[in-house]
Amino acid sequence: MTAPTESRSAKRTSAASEITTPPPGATVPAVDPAAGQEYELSDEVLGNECFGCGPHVEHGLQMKRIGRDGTTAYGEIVVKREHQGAPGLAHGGILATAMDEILGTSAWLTGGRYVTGRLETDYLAPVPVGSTLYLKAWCNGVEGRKAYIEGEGRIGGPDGPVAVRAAAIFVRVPMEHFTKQR
Ligand SMILES: CCCCCCCCCCCCCCCC(=O)SCCNC(=O)CCNC(=O)[C@H](O)C(C)(C)COP(=O)(O)OP(=O)(O)OC[C@H]1O[C@@H](n2cnc3c(N)ncnc32)[C@H](O)[C@@H]1OP(=O)(O)O
Repeated sequence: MTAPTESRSAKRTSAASEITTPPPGATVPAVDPAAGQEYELSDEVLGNECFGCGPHVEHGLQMKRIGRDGTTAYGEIVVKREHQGAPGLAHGGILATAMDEILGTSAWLTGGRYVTGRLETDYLAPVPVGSTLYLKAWCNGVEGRKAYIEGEGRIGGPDGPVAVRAAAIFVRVPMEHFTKQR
């Protein structure tokens, strides 16, 4: 019998695939000044019905945006019973949603309105119901309409073990994107 070896995904230090890694020409932007101001008013910018961050959406994630440093965004969610997959543990789709929300925040801080084009997620440790997931996302580059964003969620504290990692391409869209389907 061969000794168990560390899984390939556990050895990876980034969730980014070839697709979500920025091309060589991509530039890392400074925070857009208007977006920086809007960040403080995010409930008003977004309305408050978002499953990810609406503060009054009963079974939503109610992600709190707790700060930013340039286009790096920080947030937190508390995993509730309604977010379970296996008994007592967060559902993977819920964790992906939390990552989508914090990565999207970083994309928006670069300026403009963005939607998720592709989201890749690595799950490294189970996240118990009742725990706080400490979220962080940063921009690796923007090329044309595409923002390449990466992030992680930690448990036990902002410097605790990484439980989930994600990488994404967000695509910049005009305002009509959000109104034309209604
Ligand atoms: C202001 C500050 C306030 C701060 C405080 C508020 C914070 C606020 C935070 C909000 C946080 C929200 C976080 C949740 C965000 C959602 O959940 S958004 C909802 C889920 N996503 C969607 O519904 C998107 C649905 N898809 C679409 O609408 C369209 O496919 C898209 C993505 C707009 C692209 O269509 P399109 O406009 O026709 O553009 P297209 O030419 O196809 O693609 C443009 C480029 O993107 C690339 N691309 C498109 N899709 C993909 C893909 N899947 N994979 C790879 N590349 C792709 C294309 O290859 C193309 O690349 P280039 O040719 O330019 O090199």
